[in-house]
Amino acid sequence: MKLEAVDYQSPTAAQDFVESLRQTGFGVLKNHPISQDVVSSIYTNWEAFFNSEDKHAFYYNKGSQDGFFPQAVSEVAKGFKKKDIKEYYHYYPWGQCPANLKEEIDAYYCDTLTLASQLLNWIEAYSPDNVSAHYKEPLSNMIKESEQTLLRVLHYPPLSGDEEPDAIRAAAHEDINLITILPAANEPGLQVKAKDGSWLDVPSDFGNLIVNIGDMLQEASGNYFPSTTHRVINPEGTDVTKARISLPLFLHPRPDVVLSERYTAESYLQERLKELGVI
Ligand SMILES: O=C(O)CCC(=O)C(=O)O
Ligand SMILES: [Fe+2]
Repeated sequence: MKLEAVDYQSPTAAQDFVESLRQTGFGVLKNHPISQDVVSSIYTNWEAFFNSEDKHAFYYNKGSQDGFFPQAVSEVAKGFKKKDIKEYYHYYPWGQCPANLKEEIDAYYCDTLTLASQLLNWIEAYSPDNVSAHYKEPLSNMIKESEQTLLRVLHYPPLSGDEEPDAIRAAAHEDINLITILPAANEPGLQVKAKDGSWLDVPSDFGNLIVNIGDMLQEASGNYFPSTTHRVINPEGTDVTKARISLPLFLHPRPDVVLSERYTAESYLQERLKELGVI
């Protein structure tokens, strides 16, 4: 298994990208339309937010899940006992957001949503007929006017040395949604699990855009596209003093979207959130 960045401008980009998703669950894009300056600025501005006490005024709403999740309520990945060493903010266009950060994050959300829609069209175009026959509606349609698509700003603080043994920044997990779009973070650490069980570093060159399959697309494609396990490992050496910021956009279908004979998007999500212990 190899993860190579696909040039978004190349004439074979769509095909190469979908092939990478099929083989590894991940696709890495370079030369894509998302502005690196905007991503950098979001990292800087949100790091300042996480380092200020203001964040506590934006404590998350239990029902709607928008807002700030402190480390004390952070996720416990499925099958794990220790909480991840992270805090995060769930941004939805309709949800709470600090006024000084709203315009920038909202523009990023909209631009990345547009790109996601195109990438779902690529995935649909290169799904074999017997796979796309399972899609109950076009994939890009599933996220249209969805209020569930979630932009998560993650802050992994510098390690203090007091962490619980075995706790890591993000324990091995699969994403729940259709696809995830993740700009390379400001520090390395993201790894994917290869078919032979080994862990591979995701090429984290600043400027790359990482896309991965989530469980909902695995379900909707009858397992053709694999929702690949990934994790974020702790830094070592002098890097322990560095915080890490990342910005995954989780593309979620509207709740009424039928994923398969077994699940709608809503029933699937409820089941998974209960397992995570966040509802
Ligand atoms: O921080 C990262 O690079 C990945 C985060 C992640 O996998 C997640 O929040 O689901
Ligand atoms: Fe993830």
